[in-house]
Amino acid sequence: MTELSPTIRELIDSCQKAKGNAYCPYSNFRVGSAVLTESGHIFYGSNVENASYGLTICAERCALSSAICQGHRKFKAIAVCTDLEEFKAPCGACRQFIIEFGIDLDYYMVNNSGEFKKMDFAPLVPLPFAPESLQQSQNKV
Ligand SMILES: O=c1ccn([C@H]2C[C@H](O)[C@@H](CO)O2)c(=O)[nH]1
Ligand SMILES: [Zn+2]
Repeated sequence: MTELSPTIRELIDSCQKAKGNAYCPYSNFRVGSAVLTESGHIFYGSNVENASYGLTICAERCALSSAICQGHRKFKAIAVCTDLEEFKAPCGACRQFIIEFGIDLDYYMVNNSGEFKKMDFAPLVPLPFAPESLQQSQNKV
């Protein structure tokens, strides 16, 4: 466990609240996420499943998309919670989606009891393919 600032407390509360709105009738795996922007705003999201299973949106991508479409592109932290007591790392699709907007984030994994584990996001994506990755290939064309 790490020290808790009021902002991070709010971030964690937000992801837990968002988990309450998870739409997950197929997996029954509830996930909530919240992102903290550099300007101090918090946006949240939950997983949204679909009868066509592959269309499912994870909570992290939902939260991040909410922030992006409201004009925020710089992020300090992201929190994710599930109904489990174990701390869960994000899926590969979300890792990729998140690094589009920067890899230097604090990542908070939150369990069902509201306990959290903080880590740097970067180690979760050891060989990133990010916007910069397109640079050299563009020059070669
Ligand atoms: O990082 C993850 C991994 C999974 N899920 C959701 C997708 C699906 O609705 C359910 C089970 O995979 O959990 C997330 O929201 N975030
Ligand atoms: Zn995901």
